[in-house]
Amino acid sequence: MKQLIEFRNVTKEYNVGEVTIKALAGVDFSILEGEFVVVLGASGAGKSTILNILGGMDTASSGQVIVGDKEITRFNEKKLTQYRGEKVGFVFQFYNLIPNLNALENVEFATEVCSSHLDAKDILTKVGLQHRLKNFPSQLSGGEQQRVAIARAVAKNPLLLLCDEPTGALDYVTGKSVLKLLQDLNKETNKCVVLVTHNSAIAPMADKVIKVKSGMIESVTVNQEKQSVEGIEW
Ligand SMILES: Nc1ncnc2c1ncn2[C@@H]1O[C@H](COP(=O)(O)OP(=O)(O)OP(=O)(O)O)[C@@H](O)[C@H]1O
Repeated sequence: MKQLIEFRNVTKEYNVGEVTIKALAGVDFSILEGEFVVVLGASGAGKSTILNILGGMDTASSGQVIVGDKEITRFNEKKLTQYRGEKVGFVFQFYNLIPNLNALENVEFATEVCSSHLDAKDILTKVGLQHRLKNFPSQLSGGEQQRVAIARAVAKNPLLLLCDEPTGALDYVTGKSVLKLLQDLNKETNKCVVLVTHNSAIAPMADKVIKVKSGMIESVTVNQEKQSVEGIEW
C-alpha cells in the first residue's frame, strides 16, 4: 500500500500570556492509504492537536505534514481552506449539525463546495437513516445525529475521514454501532480513517495504533489481524 500521510518532526506550541505550552514535541509517524488508524492517549496528550493539524484546522509550529503528494505545512490560508473543504471529512464528539437544517439538508449543505461529492440521499441510506431524511437534529437521537454527521463527512468523498472521540457522547451500544459503521465504511470505500480516543479497548479494531504521551509518540503498532468491533468488549 502507498503512503498517504506523513508527520515529520512536527511541533506545536501555544502561547498563553507569558506561558508557552508545548502540545506536540516532535511527532513522527506515517499512515498508508486505506488504513484505519486509532490515535490513543490520555487527556492532554496531544491527540486533538495532531488531528487538527492533519485536518488543516490548526497549523504546526515546525516540522512537515505531507498528505498525498502535497506538503500541507506549506499551504497558505486559501489552499488550507480548500484542503479542509474538499479533502477532509470531520466527525466530532458533539456532532455539530446545523439545528435548523434537516438531516438531508445538513449533508447537502456540506457537499455544496465539493466537486466530486456523493449523493446525500444515498449516503444517508447507507448509514441507515433513509427514513429520517426530513428530521431536524433535535428530533434525532444522539446516535442518529452522529450517523448524520458521518454521512455529512463521507458524502464529501474526502481523502481522509478524521474522527475526534466520535462515541464520546454516546452510550455503549450506540457507540459500538457508530464504530462499526466507521469500520464498515473504511472497508467498503478504502478511505483512510483516523480516530482519536482515550479508550484503549478499541485498539484491536485498527490497522495501526498510534499512542501519544505528553506531546510525543509513545509507540506505533500495526495489528497483524484487526478485529471486528462486534468482537470487542469494554
Ligand atoms: N488553543 C490552545 N491554546 C492553548 N493550549 C492548548 C490549545 N489547544 C490545546 N492546548 C494544550 O495542548 C495540550 C494538548 O491538547 P490536546 O487537545 O491535543 O490533547 P488531547 O490528547 O486531545 O486531550 P483530550 O483527550 O482531553 O481532548 C494540552 O495541554 C492542552 O491544554
